[in-house]
Formats: sequence, C-alpha cells, structure tokens
Amino acid sequence: MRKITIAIDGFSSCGKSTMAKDLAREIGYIYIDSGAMYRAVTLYSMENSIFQGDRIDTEKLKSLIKDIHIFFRLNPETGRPDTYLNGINVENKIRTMEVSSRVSPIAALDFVREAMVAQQQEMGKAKGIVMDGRDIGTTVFPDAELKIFVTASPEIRAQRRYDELKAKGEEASFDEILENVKQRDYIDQNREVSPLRKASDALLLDNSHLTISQQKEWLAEQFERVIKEKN
Ligand SMILES: Nc1ncnc2c1ncn2[C@@H]1O[C@H](COP(=O)(O)OP(=O)(O)OP(=O)(O)O)[C@@H](O)[C@H]1O
Ligand SMILES: Nc1ccn([C@@H]2O[C@H](COP(=O)(O)O)[C@@H](O)[C@H]2O)c(=O)n1
Repeated sequence: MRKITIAIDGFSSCGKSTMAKDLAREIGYIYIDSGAMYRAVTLYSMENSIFQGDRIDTEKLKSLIKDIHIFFRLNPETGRPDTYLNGINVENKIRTMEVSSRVSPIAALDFVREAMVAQQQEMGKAKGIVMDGRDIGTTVFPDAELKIFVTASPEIRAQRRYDELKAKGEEASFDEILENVKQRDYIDQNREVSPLRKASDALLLDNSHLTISQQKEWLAEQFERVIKEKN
C-alpha cells in the first residue's frame, strides 16, 4: 500500500503530538515532533550563552547552527521517541517552562527555520511520516496528502498542560502556563517566516470538548478515508 505524508499543525498544547504519536504507532509510520527540534535549539542556546537576558545573540547562534545535531530515538520504556541534542537525551530538559518561555523567539529566526525545515523535509522524503508542528502543512510538506489543523480554547489547553505537569509531580502555575500558551500563540501567528496558519486544504479539528480517544478515532477515520482515495 502506498504510504502518505500526514501533517498535523495547530496551537500550542492542543493535543497534536498525542494524536500524531498514537496514529503513527498504529499505522507503522515514523513520528516526528518538529516542536522538539525548536525546543532543542532553544536549550542549546540557553546552555551556550546565546541568551543575554531576553536578548538573543543571533550572530553567535547563526555561526553555531551547523553544530546543532538533533535526532530522535525510540524509548523502549515509553514506546515514544526521545529527542537527542548532540548525542545527549534532552527529552525532559526541553519540556521545562524555561524552554517553553524562550522557544518562540528562537523559532521565529529565519536561519533557524531554514535549518530545521531542511532536516524535516529530509526525514519525510520516503513518506510514511506523521509530523506535527506549526508550519508542516504550509511549508514543510505543502503536498501532504492529509493535513489537520487542531485548535482548542487557550484555557482548555493551559488546563491540560497544567494537569500533565502536576501528574508528573512538577511545580506548575496555571496562570503562568496560560500566559505562556497565549504568548507563544501570538509570536507563532505573527512572525514573518512561516507564521502559524491553517493550510487552505487542512481539515479543522476543534478538540476542546473531545476526549483523547474521540480525537484518536476521528483521526483514524480521516487516515482511512485518504488512504482509500490514494490507493
Ligand atoms: N482531547 C484531549 N482531552 C484532554 N487532554 C488532552 C486531549 N488531547 C491531548 N490532551 C493532553 O493535553 C496535553 C497536551 O497535549 P500534547 O502534548 O499532545 O499537545 P501538543 O499540541 O503536541 O503541544 P505542544 O504544541 O506544546 O507540543 C497532554 O497532557 C495530553 O495528554
Ligand atoms: N513546526 C514548528 C514547531 C514548533 N515551532 C515552535 O516551537 C515551539 C514549541 O513547539 P511545541 O510544539 O513543542 O509547543 C512553538 O511554540 C513554536 O514557537 C515552530 O515554530 N514550528
């Protein structure tokens, strides 16, 4: 059966990776969390004095970007891919609030996007991939056979993230998370390069009132429909 490319975009913390990972596992496709790549560049920037307060030394980052190597490896315990930055597993480190609060300005830099998009396109060359992010259906894989754009209210998204952090035993403030979600949405939608937009041919999914299993079922139906059409 011919494999396809699946692009899942949308606002922060709305459940894109939850849906994407589950679908990829069930259909035997590769799953790539493109946000993890921007988070890894941000962590690298934090660890290499590229941030001076909130200011980003863009010239320094530009000169070092070729030294940033990101890859994913399946974690047999979680059954999910972990993110590696220059050979080190940074999966937990890139999910902190500090990284979340710094990632969108880094992801707005044209040379950072150019480097990440090139790697993402390389990963998807052979198709059979589910990638989630902000510009997958518009820029990375404009010819993807199945495109989804996910949304939910900021309050619902912040609550989901808050619950997740609490369940992991991490310190979390609902107000701080809500502020971060809104701030990232704003930067992601208003940046010059590849702003967050629904691709004109993407299906819109507002999952504010859907359970994880309902959205999973909906996505599986969309996949089955497209696969039938394409084969
Ligand atoms: N329909 C849903 N109902 C309730 N919780 C959900 C739903 N979908 C996802 N979640 C939970 O919401 C949280 C955020 O989901 P997820 O990490 O998949 O979002 P995301 O869109 O990939 O976020 P980010 O953009 O930050 O990477 C997770 O804790 C996940 O379990
Ligand atoms: N294709 C993408 C994916 C992500 N970003 C930026 O990275 C941030 C973190 O992404 P998460 O999916 O982990 O939330 C996100 O807020 C965007 O700023 C991007 O620009 N393009």
